[in-house]
Amino acid sequence: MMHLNRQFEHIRIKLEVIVSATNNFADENCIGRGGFGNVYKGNLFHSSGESIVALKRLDPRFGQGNPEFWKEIIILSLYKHNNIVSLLGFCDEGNEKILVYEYASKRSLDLYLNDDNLNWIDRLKICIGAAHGLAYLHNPGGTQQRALHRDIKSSNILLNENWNAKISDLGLSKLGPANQQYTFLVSNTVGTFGYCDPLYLETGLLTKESDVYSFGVVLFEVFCGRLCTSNKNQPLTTLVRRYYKEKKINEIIFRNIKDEIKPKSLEVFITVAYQCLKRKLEKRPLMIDVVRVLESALEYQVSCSFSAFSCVSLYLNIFVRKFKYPLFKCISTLACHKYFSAVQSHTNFLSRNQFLEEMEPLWLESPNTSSMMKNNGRPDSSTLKQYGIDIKGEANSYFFKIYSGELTVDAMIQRLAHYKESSDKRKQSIFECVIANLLDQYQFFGKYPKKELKFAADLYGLLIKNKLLTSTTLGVALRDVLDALRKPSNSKIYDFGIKALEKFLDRLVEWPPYCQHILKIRHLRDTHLELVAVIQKELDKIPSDQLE
Ligand SMILES: Nc1ncnc2c1ncn2[C@@H]1O[C@H](COP(=O)(O)OP(=O)(O)OP(=O)(O)O)[C@@H](O)[C@H]1O
Repeated sequence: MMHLNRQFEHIRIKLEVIVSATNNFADENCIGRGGFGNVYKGNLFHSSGESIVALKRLDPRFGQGNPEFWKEIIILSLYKHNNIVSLLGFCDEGNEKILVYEYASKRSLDLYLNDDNLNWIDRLKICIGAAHGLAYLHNPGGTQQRALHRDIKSSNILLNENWNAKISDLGLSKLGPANQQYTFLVSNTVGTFGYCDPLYLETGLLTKESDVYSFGVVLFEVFCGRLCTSNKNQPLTTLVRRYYKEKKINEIIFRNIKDEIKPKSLEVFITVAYQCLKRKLEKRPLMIDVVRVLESALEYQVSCSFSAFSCVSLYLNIFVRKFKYPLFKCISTLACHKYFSAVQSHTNFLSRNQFLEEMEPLWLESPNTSSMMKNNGRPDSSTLKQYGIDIKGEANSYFFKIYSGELTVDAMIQRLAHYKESSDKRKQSIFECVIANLLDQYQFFGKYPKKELKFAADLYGLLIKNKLLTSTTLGVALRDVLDALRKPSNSKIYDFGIKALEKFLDRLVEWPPYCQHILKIRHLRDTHLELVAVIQKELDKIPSDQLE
């Protein structure tokens, strides 16, 4: 264990920090209990601020110990993906073994299966997210070995604020055997009732198809709105098989989604979910195929009722004619691409290229903006014009993903940091295009919906915080934030300014005159006295001869 301790020293967290984060493991902080022990919510203070985290405290009475603890750390440091929960650190001090994870604010999927507010589209998105995570584990690329998940079940699918699904509990089980086909770490105690591959129970051989089986059970839980274990006399899989064979599957759809599911979406979903439950391993689909089919179920749900024409006109009407802000034009165009590809498989209405050609002017035109020089250094539509349609498409797809909850702002920032430093010219162009697009949008923020504006504020703030802007674009971004803060305190744009500013408070010390300008904004004192105090504190650190 000594060498493991050394290898993971960089993510070790002191017990005293954890005790203070969880209020000494207070009952109010306890949010769940699983096979490892209690799970706590905590507020962890670290060098770059504070984060809300989830902490699992090993309780040896639950049957797990050192090997499982280290296995979880090793696996989670190897497998990193947007749909796999991140391990932030661990504590191994005295008798305490604690794992610290990113906090999934909506907790786990099992809590929402029969939630009336979770509609079919949200349910599909959750399934798609989890399927992506599992597909990655089965085929992580590079030199990494495939990993099996010992225990796919809805309580191991966590949900963040945007309902993005994250698979958890990869290693918290006993070490298991490896077979000839795959080298992996699995449990020899698998078999959570209801989810377990029957073939595993017969043969003792655990394969990635066993994961696929368990995932199929989760898909039916989502579809039927109940846990597979909720009725011991009637296991969900038995029920599903019977109704499927009798062609009566409609009768077991969760009541609140019954009316909204489009027949084609239902058909593809049920087909793939049922294939996952096939007895023969070779008849079960690969996770990558499950992802593809679930995505098409989503596309059918959102697009099937539109013809290509009505789809285009609907989006253009909503986003272009009504709101008139260019990024949304791009996004709407992108959305049209997506919807169009689903529609196209049914009609030969317009070829994809014809469609793109027709949309091209929308990507490029931005009637309200002028040239970069006239625009005080702000990149604008003419800057954007220099990028090819594929660069713009990819740049805009990130906004689309953020707004649709597929990508977190933090993940986007990480990607941008990577693109900025990349020697690949294409990646650099995408980076520049994203920044140009975002800054170009400031003039339209007043028209942004609340959620999208919050994302934009986070992006602004984190780009500044993480030093991802050049001197010109940094100047523009700082000016925008200041300008927003000067707006009336009940305006949306003021909120934008506050949210962005909160992200880069620790850099303010670099710009004393900027702080002074902010402190001159009177209404800031009325609404955010604590921010004013922080900024004043930063200013106080600067020797007076360096101030204006
Ligand atoms: N990172 C997290 N963020 C938010 N909530 C979490 C997190 N991890 C776990 N939880 C909550 O704590 C509960 C217990 O989690 P845990 O993973 O320990 O057990 P489990 O998955 O329910 O059972 P088992 O350990 O037997 O697989 C979860 O169901 C979930 O609601």
